[in-house]
Amino acid sequence: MAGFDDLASERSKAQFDVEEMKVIWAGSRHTLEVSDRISRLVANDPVFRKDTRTMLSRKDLFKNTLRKAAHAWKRIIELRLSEEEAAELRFYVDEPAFMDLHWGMFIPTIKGQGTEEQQQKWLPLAYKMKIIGCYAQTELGHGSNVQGLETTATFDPQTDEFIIHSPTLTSSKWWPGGLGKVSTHAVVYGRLIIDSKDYGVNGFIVQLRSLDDHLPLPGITIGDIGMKFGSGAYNTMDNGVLRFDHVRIPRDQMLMRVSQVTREGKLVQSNVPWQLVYGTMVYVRQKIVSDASCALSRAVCIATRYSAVRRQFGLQSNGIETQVIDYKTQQSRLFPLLASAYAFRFVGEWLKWLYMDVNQRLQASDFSTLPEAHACTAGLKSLTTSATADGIEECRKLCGGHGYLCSSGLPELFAVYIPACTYEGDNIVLLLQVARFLIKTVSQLGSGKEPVGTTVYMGRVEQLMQCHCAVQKAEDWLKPSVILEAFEARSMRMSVASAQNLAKFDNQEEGFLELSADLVQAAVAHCQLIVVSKFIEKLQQDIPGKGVKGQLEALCNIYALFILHKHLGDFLSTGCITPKQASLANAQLRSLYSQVRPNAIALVDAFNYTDHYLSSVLGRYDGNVYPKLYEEAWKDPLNDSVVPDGYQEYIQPILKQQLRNARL
Ligand SMILES: CCCCC/C=C\C/C=C/C/C=C\C/C=C\C/C=C\CC/C=C/C(=O)SCCNC(=O)CCNC(=O)[C@H](O)C(C)(C)COP(=O)(O)OP(=O)(O)OC[C@H]1O[C@@H](n2cnc3c(N)ncnc32)[C@H](O)[C@@H]1OP(=O)(O)O
Ligand SMILES: Cc1cc2nc3c(=O)[nH]c(=O)nc-3n(C[C@H](O)[C@H](O)[C@H](O)COP(=O)(O)OP(=O)(O)OC[C@H]3O[C@@H](n4cnc5c(N)ncnc54)[C@H](O)[C@@H]3O)c2cc1C
Repeated sequence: MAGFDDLASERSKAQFDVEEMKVIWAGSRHTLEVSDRISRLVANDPVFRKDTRTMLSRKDLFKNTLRKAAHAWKRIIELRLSEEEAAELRFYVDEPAFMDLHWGMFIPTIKGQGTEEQQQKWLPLAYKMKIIGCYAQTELGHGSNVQGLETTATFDPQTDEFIIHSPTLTSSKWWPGGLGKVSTHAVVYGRLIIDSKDYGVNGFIVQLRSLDDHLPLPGITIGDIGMKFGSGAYNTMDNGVLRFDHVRIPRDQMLMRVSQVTREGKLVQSNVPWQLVYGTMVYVRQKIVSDASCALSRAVCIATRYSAVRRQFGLQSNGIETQVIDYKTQQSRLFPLLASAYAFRFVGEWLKWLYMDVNQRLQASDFSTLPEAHACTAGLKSLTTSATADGIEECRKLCGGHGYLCSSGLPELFAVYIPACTYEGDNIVLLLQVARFLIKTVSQLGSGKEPVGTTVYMGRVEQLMQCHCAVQKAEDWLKPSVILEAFEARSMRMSVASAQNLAKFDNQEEGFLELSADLVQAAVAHCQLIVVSKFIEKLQQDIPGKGVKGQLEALCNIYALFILHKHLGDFLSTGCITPKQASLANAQLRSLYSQVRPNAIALVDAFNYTDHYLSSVLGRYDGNVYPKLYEEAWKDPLNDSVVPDGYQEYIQPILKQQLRNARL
């Protein structure tokens, strides 16, 4: 039967060791074992079913999420799951919920911005979930502009308390996940006011609801901000609104690692940079990059399997039509996304390392790498989430009409994913942060301050401003050194050009605003260089398993040459390559697609996703698409009755009217 046979035959064609590739994708044999075990545990638990999600009303959907979260917590305790196993469980439950903000932002904020004593007081309560917290930063009037927040925290020396207040409508907290209906506590960001002086934004731990009856405490107004894009999707989350009317909290509930307020009302700065108040965002942006590879690989897995099952046109001698995956246009849209999923996986792995390194340095009072960590997390968060959101939509189109059905899994994946382009920093705003970092780096060239980390290449500015790409034949594009040089030269030249244009302005801030569209492109070029170079570095590691390294090399080259093709204007206009070399790159790209084609199904099998996680009829492991699509359609509540509700009120009268008209 079509589907079963197609995918089995595809799997038999694979030219590499899929089990070893699973280890590479997971990161280690241990991680693969944990992820495999937990994904099956979730898939086999009826409480974690997902199939009715898009049909539920908001209230039922939300209650169902609460049920799943409580059940997840129960299983974590019963099975004594480690932190790693619990995080995997959350991942495979696959439903945004208040727990994400509690574990993903509230706890990390206390760890990163609280003093030792504050951590000792609050963390045990949070770890045992005796309190549930969220991250209340964004307001109705300001999200990107954190320094523009209006909530106030005024020190009252009489009572040794802070008075938390929402002075305007626009100061209402707006968006925090988990806030609307669940959280008992929040880290609230507000302006620290002492003796009428404004000391800027800081974090404060505020209790919101009673631990007895869950009612908001006096002076606090809370609710949910309403339905969001799509059915199901992010509507499992209670993004909330919060207002304070002179709510008092003890002084020791200001997070005081960065600066302290004494009993006398004196502000004392510690030796850590004030930017650490933004530390949780660096942590979460790093997580979001890893999540991008998961979301993109999931969509790509669905589209690739379905493309091998789906046949249209091109009747062959054996009477069978062509698999759509064999069309070159399908390959040129699908395989770069497959390559991007792997690329984002590896850059995510590297970013996790970078974050851990920065954290260790911070503990030892070395703050030197914080600006680079901020630029990398901001830039890569922006690059990977934008590409993933676009990629999921492309996968939907790659699945033709059936991709638009909720049972394909793609509409809900798209709807749940796209806010990643906005939360944790709007993607353009974040790229502008990278641009500022690049301009600063360029301006310091030649000053004796050597560029570090991902900007080391800028130290070779003279060479990179003049070099000529050495490619003479298509295969030359397979050399990592050739690709790296082209990407470095493009990024260098775009940053230098931006800096030179900026220098023409008397007022740098005005110039920055005027040139911001170009600056964003320079930032994108730098971030793409990071992704390419981290993929190449990955390939320099010991990679066991028959054929595994060869497949990864092909994917790395596809990613790089696809980006080169997509941004050809940059590469040509900066003179990094010639039009002839561009057309050789394109020829090489086509040949790489042919190389990947027989391995495509095995390359998505290596993600090791269960059918439960994929929740897609089109992406089923067994390829049994058509019977299951047919079966799925009959489950729709609209098919509960043959004649629909409303027939007598609305359809019959029309038909009767038409009959009467016809008789006239
Ligand atoms: C049942 C299961 C139980 C187990 C469960 C286990 C696990 C579950 C969970 C895990 C989940 C983990 C993670 C979650 C994953 C996904 C996320 C899910 C949901 C997302 C929820 C979303 C939350 C949010 O959106 S929170 C709000 C985020 N808001 C923003 O991002 C605002 C964006 N704006 C800014 O960041 C800044 O204001 C700015 C635009 C970067 C800067 O503005 P500007 O005014 O220009 O500058 P200043 O503020 O004056 O700063 C200038 C100065 O500071 C430097 N800078 C800026 N930012 C940072 C930074 N973050 N770090 C370091 N330095 C920074 C900047 O470079 C400049 O420096 P300079 O002066 O030296 O040049
Ligand atoms: C699903 C979801 C969950 C969220 N969860 C939380 C949470 O748990 N806690 C929390 O505190 N917040 C949360 N947020 C809020 C989120 O962090 C902000 O929405 C985000 O930071 C963007 O800010 P904004 O809404 O103010 O966008 P704006 O800054 O108003 O953006 C609007 C437009 O203006 C552009 N723009 C803004 N500034 C500039 C500039 N300087 N230069 C050029 N263009 C600019 C942007 O590119 C964008 O196109 C969440 C948001 C969403 C969607």
